[in-house]
Amino acid sequence: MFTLMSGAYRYFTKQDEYNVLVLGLDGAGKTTLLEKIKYTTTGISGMSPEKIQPTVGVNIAKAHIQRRLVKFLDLGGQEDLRGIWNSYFSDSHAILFVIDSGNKKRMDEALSVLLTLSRAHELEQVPFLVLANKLDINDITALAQVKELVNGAADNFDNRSVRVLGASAVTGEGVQVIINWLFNSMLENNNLRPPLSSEF
Ligand SMILES: Nc1nc2c(ncn2[C@@H]2O[C@H](COP(=O)(O)OP(=O)(O)OP(=O)(O)O)[C@@H](O)[C@H]2O)c(=O)[nH]1
Ligand SMILES: [Mg+2]
Repeated sequence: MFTLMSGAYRYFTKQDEYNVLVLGLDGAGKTTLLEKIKYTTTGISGMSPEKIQPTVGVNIAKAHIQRRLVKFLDLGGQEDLRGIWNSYFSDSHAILFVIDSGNKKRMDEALSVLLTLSRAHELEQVPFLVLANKLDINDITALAQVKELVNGAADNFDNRSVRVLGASAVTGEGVQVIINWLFNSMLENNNLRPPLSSEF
């Protein structure tokens, strides 16, 4: 009886919580994307892209999806800020790695940072979504190039779920698909990386 009551209490007062870390080089479009994720999940317009400044701390967007709380944590991508990323690894359930798909000069740097993440012990078995961003100003071959880059490094990702998708954080094209993929991947990964629990 007590178990039944505490189960019911938990059902009404607690919810599963998942954390998505939004990472990538500076200027990739992480914060612009976060604002679009906020808009897509709540309908409330976020900050307009021209008002967004380079991130120094952390920006958070909270989405309620099917009785779960999904938190998106957007961290600054400048080189000297990347050292703090790992303090968020142990509580994360997915990585959303954003790439400026039109910036060929920084593609190798982006891949190198992505591969460093894939080797982090605390991120083992955490799903990775690699996002070819800024497709509104780049042609579709930019997405194919990011896919080729990630596929070429497939051995580094072991058994974890990895997907490359394209989007525009400015127009919002592709953003719902990103949210769906992340949400489903985190649920499928429940055994390996269980959700946290938070009060309603
Ligand atoms: N055309 C276009 N521009 C974008 C897109 N996403 C971001 N931008 C622009 O790219 C620049 C950098 O965007 P931010 O969102 O600040 O990049 P960030 O990854 O958060 O950068 P840091 O906070 O320094 O790590 C801004 O001028 C944005 O307007 C996109 O999808 N399309
Ligand atoms: Mg930012």
